Amino acid sequence: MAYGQVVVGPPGSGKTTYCNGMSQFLRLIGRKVAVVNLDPANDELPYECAVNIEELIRLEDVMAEHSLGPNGDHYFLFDFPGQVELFTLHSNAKNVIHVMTNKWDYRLTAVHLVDAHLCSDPGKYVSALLLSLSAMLHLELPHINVLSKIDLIESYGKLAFNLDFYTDVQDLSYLQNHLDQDPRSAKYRKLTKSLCELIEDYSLVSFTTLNIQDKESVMDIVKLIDKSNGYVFAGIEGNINEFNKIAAGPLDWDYYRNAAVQEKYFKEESSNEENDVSE
Ligand SMILES: Nc1nc2c(ncn2[C@@H]2O[C@H](COP(=O)(O)OP(=O)(O)OP(=O)(O)O)[C@@H](O)[C@H]2O)c(=O)[nH]1
Repeated sequence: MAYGQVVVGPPGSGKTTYCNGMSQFLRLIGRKVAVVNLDPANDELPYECAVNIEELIRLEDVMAEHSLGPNGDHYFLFDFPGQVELFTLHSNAKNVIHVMTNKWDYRLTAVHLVDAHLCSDPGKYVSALLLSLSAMLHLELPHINVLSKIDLIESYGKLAFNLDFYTDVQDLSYLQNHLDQDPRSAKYRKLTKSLCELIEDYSLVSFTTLNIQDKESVMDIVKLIDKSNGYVFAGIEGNINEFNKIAAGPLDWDYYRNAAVQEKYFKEESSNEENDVSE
């Protein structure tokens, strides 16, 4: 049995940087990591690949050559290309994942990265929600949606709501009200309303946040992923103290984690009091 992550997300959302940062972090805590580059366009890789699709003729040949077969004990990070249809529509990638999970007994979590700056535009945020929902429904894996580059969240403008509004996806009617004030989106009002209702009806999408350069932020994601794919229950090759600290370690309540992230990366300490949806 092997564990790992399927790292997906639109172009530029930070997948390769994530795989590089995550592999370094996991090696530091004693895991034997193999990164699999599935993006043929990744010509300059910051990480050392165990398997690179550029050199790949048949996946099985490479797996055999590098002793990365189903019985290997590596922790896998699959760096996907950014074409969203691969993880929201097409069956090819899903079939490969299906073989890994059902035939090879891999325990994988999909980590879907979305650039955090999309939150600064309500229309783009709705698109990010839809994309996340489609990926969840399509891949059928334990799934974690991540607002990546959280350190840059306000780089394209101030956010209308506090961070927990965007991470928890609790009540999108506030977003619709906000969209209604924008004349550009007025003609899509009904469509946007229906899309928001659809997302709320599924009640599946929420986000966690990540700054890949911040090791506490990476550690929080590792804890979530370890719980989602069952690594937390597995025999572990690293040292037991690290295991207790990382895999089995408690997570702060979302409320406190969001508040800490907001305090760190939002320009003002308590932004947008007039729009605070918790009031
Ligand atoms: N500030 C900041 N920048 C980041 C972070 N993660 C990624 N980046 C930057 O975002 C840009 C895109 O990152 P990539 O890792 O190339 O994104 P990708 O999803 O692999 O891109 P494609 O291969 O085109 O699909 C790079 O310039 C990274 O340095 C982060 O957490 N914070």
